[in-house]
Amino acid sequence: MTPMANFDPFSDQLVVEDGQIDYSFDPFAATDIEFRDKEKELSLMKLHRPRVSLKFEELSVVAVQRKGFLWKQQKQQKQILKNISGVVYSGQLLAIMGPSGSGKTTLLNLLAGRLSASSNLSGSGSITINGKKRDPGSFKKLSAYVMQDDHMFADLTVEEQISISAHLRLPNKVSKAEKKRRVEAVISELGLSGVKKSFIGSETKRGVSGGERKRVSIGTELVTDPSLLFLDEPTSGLDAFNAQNVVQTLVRLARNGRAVVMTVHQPRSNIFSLFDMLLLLSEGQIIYFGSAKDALPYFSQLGYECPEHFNPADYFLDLISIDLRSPQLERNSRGRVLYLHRAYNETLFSKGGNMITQNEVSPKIEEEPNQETDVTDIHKYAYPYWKEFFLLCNRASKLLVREQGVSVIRAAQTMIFAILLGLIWLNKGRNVSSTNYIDIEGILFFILINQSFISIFGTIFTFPLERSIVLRERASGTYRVSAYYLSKTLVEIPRSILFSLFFCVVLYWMVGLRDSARSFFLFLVVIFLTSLTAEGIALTVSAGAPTPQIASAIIPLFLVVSILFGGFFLSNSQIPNYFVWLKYMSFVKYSFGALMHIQFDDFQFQILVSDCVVCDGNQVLSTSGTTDFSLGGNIGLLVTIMMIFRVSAYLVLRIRGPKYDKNL
Ligand SMILES: Nc1ncnc2c1ncn2[C@@H]1O[C@H](COP(=O)(O)OP(=O)(O)OP(=O)(O)O)[C@@H](O)[C@H]1O
Repeated sequence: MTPMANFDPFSDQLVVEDGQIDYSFDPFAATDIEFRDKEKELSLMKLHRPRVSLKFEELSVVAVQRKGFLWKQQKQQKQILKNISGVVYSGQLLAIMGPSGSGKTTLLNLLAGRLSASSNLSGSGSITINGKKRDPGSFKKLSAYVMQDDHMFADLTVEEQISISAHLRLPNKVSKAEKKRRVEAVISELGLSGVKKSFIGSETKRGVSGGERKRVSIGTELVTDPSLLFLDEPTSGLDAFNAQNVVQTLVRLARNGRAVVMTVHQPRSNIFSLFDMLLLLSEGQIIYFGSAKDALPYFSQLGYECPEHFNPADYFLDLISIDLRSPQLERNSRGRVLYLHRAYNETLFSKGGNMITQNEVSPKIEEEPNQETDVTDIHKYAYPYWKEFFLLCNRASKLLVREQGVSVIRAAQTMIFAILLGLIWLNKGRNVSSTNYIDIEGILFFILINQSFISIFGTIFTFPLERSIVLRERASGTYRVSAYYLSKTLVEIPRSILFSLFFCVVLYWMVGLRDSARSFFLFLVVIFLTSLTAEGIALTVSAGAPTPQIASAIIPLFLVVSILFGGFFLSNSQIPNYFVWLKYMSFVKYSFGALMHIQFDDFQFQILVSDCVVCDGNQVLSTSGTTDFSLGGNIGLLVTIMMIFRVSAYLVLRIRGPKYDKNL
């Protein structure tokens, strides 16, 4: 029988008849009860989720920093976290709070098994799940991490974003219908039903609101029905209404039998009141860990009484922040923090070192008591490669079709250049003579430079955002990088062919290059391969560079060297011996060589200066120094360089992927 329920306007909570507070009620979501009924009806979310206790003891993190220059370099250790202990159970929301730089994110990363293996940080201590040392593989499947930045594709709808995550991450044995039902349940559980068909959007494209966006981010992770949910500053950047809405959602997720751990900087009082457990950090040291509602009495016992009507979160932050405004204030605040830290340790000591038990702070949980499930035997999901590949192709093609802005701009840019260059060199190719054949060389070379620039800059400004989404998805084990990369490459090829076709059809015939179908199609192939190679260079550099700015500083190095040694500006005899190797690395050299062969191989034209001698295009080839390789040789080497860069981009993406310290 459903208990009678009344809404208490003062506490913003639903009080059920027996006097217990129903934490799962969300006063902001009018249809909350409807959602929960629907969830019950679907009975999806609680099917196989193990209940967990995440216990952490004596966690410390040290950063090794190098100071000084070269031989004067010294290693210094910086303690980022020191002896942090605590526990969180299914059903609870633990908030890690502290001033900026206190170590919240580092602690969250450590708990979530995401302390970067390649960083200068090293962690120690013990983390157990249901009393057992965690296994990195099963822990990854048991937990989910929602990063602070919501990097998602702006052109996907809310439903598509959550659905693709479900299809990629749920085991193959889960039926399509079941996955669909789970997506629906997640959308309902997060209160996103009203916006499920809306685009996610971005800073430049209007989409869902900030709070909804954050919930989509949570939903993307929630589809695997994790027992543990970690969130880094889920309320940052949100207005008060959306921030509260998100935290209420987290409380509801916890009440459905999950353990939720979040970092938060300075929550409003109504958000603070939603936390079950609180861990206060200052300068990497623990100041308080326990029930959030007991924090005020605890500090008042120590002589720090929070003034009436004052936000407890603000008060705690004031207490534990180091005030750097003057040496005196700094000394005072450091003294206070030290006192509070020691007082906490003594309290713990007086309790016999025992950490809070589940019963001391247990909120109402909607499931049976925690069964200490053995979670180390959860298997990794088996995703068939082809399935991942087709799902990613599907997403990539949807995005390609919807990214109309980028495609339209690139198409317009291609056409404008083709017409502009066509008008400048109108019919030049139709009157080749001994006095102007050199112009044709210049035209061919310029066409290659133009194509290379368009392709490189088209990639360098769009790929970094995509890369950050891919890194996030890979960190959650969503798919293999090879499946992603192959799908992206295959889906983008038709568009590249189309752009090359537009360009060549207009320019080739306006300029009047060699009048044969074979020459035209070979010309098209070379232009297309040049674009693919230039894109490959941009992808490799963007995949490896930490920022788009660094990528755009490195790219010209490749491009300028390739152009310089491309065979037009420097003849073979002008290249110093010690730089000869550079000409073989220049993709432009092979593209240019191929275009010259297409245009001049066995081509006959008149030499005007001598008396009507018929001249052979092969002579032009030998004087221009483009006879190092035949047409086939140039195309073959261009394909080889293109493949080298395309494969390098994949390898760099793979190597630069997230790797975490698996010791704890
Ligand atoms: N890899 C690192 N090397 C050196 N110092 C680091 C490293 N990572 C973090 N730190 C330092 O450790 C301290 C804690 O960082 P952390 O990001 O965990 O703090 P935070 O409480 O999350 O801060 P914020 O609220 O500003 O995000 C900071 O002083 C930071 O500069």
